Amino acid sequence: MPFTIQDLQRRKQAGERVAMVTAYDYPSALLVGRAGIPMILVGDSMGMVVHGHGTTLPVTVEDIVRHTAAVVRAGTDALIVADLPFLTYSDPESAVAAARRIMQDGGAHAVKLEGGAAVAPIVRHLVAFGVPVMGHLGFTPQAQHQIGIRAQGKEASAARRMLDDALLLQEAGAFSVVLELVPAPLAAEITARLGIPTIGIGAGLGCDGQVQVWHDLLGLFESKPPRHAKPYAKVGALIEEALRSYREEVEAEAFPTAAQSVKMDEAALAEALR
Ligand SMILES: Nc1nc(=O)c2c([nH]1)NC[C@@H]1CN(c3ccc(C(=O)N[C@@H](CCC(=O)O)C(=O)O)cc3)CN21
Ligand SMILES: CC(C)C(=O)C(=O)O
Ligand SMILES: [Mg+2]
Repeated sequence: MPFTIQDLQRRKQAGERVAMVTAYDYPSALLVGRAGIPMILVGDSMGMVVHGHGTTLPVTVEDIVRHTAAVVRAGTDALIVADLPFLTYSDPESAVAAARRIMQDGGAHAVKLEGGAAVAPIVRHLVAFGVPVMGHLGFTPQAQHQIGIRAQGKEASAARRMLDDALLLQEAGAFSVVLELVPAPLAAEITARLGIPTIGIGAGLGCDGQVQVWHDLLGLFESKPPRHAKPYAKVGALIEEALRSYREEVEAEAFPTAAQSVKMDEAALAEALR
């Protein structure tokens, strides 16, 4: 059964947590589905972890559409949310155009955008036309050159503003809000005051759900993951070891063996070479 926005809402009411993870392609989405994770984020983090950029800023609607379509083809029951890229939702018409491509061409079920009071009218506009919107407060990576890479809401005024922003997003019709790098007690308080579910990343146990980036969760990089991440496996090391074994077997003429080779009748070859 597909996991819906209504199911997410019911989870909050029941006090049941929700796990969300990013995925950017077909095979990873298949695995997410098999693991029973109910929500996938096709994040603009793809710019960093898939395309090798230093920030999320270069990611385009085209990028999100292509990766979302691959994720959708896995046919999971997950609710698929995709990020609206940097500067694609600065006015209502642009936001509609970007959401249209991501939902119609990509097949996403919902979009996510970063910001508070300034984007509330955009959220309201999208929601009015049937686009489910997830908000994103706290550390908003698209604004990293403005705010730095750091936790947000640590001072009283910033904490107050974040709570107000969360309420504004809810009032504008957002179905959920991501809280990134937010002090745990503040994230818990926002979660308690909102009717809609919060999804935390580096925001403590008090959120209604958690989201993690695929590569961080699986230990796909040898370099250390962000502080908010927990590697549940060392997949990067596993892949490196497999690649090393492959190279060594090729160099030692131990691969391929008969099992990976095509046989031919010796007489046929002899005749061909006569
Ligand atoms: N691999 C990866 N994981 C992510 O969670 C992630 C991305 N990439 N790219 C897009 C955004 C950017 N995010 C980031 C990027 C860096 C830090 C970081 O450097 N954090 C500091 C701690 C900052 C603090 O707590 O004040 C760290 O030391 O890890 C955090 C979130 C979250 N998203
Ligand atoms: C870190 C999550 C919330 C995100 O926005 C992304 O992966 O792009
Ligand atoms: Mg993002």
